[in-house]
Amino acid sequence: VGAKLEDYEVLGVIGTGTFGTCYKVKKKSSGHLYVWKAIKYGSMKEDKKQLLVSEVNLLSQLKHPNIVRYHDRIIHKESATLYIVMECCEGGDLSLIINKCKRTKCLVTEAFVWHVLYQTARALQACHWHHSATILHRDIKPANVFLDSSGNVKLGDFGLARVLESESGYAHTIVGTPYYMSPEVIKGSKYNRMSDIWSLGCLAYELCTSSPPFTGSNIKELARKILDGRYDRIPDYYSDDLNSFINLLLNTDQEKRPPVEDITHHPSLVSQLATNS
Ligand SMILES: CN(C)CCCNS(=O)(=O)c1cccc(Nc2nc(OCC3CCCCC3)c3[nH]cnc3n2)c1
Repeated sequence: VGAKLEDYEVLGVIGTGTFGTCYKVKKKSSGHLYVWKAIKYGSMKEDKKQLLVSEVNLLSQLKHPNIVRYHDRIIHKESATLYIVMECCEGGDLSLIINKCKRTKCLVTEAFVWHVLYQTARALQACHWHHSATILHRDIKPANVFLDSSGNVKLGDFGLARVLESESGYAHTIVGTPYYMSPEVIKGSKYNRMSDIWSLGCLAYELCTSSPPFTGSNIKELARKILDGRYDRIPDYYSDDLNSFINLLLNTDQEKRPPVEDITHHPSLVSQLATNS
């Protein structure tokens, strides 16, 4: 029997994204914490609704320790709202950590950067080699990478953003500044799995410096810097090992970037895991 809204107690609002509002909720029967994202589908055209259904189905198939787990969906016909219930990542998202470091001028530890690199790469590996379709994340950024209560990385918000972005009618005006846009996408190539690798490099760089590798006061300046591909070294506190690893991911030539399985087997990552465990 389908889940109902009254099966959950709403604890509060976490934030609002391109899709709508994200609430922290508690399942009354188990006391477990979840979040739900309320998506108004009333004004959606039929094709968009189909796309949303297929995205949610894809989401429900993604079961991996480093991917935010889909839990349930509730269709509330009266308000034409779809509630997607997912695991709540109580550690929040990486943008909270980056903003705190920016404010307090502190640096995250090198071990934490390797930890995020490894677990996010594992999540990407699961998507890139998903049995039914290659799922490209297309939106790896600090606000989409969460931590659970034990500090495990959880990659979130698959496809949804893409489906709903087009819905919000701003399909062409970019909602946020695309700091992580890859050179090949700027040059008009199709977004591909190596673009996810580029974004992973941007994420690691931003963790170390609290700023993306490429910034600009407008999209043209940002695009020029991304194509040029030059950026300052991460702070000296971080090893040459980590610095050269990030340089690998931020290679403007997508052929020269390591595929995701090379990342999870990269010697410096594996050795770091040994020291961290
Ligand atoms: C340790 N502290 C310093 C940090 C406490 C931090 N706790 S917190 O304040 O409730 C908190 C903060 C941010 C995230 C989460 N957990 C979370 N957020 C999601 O989406 C956030 C949403 C994404 C779109 C835009 C608006 C926000 C999820 N999606 C699936 N699972 C999710 N889990 C919890």
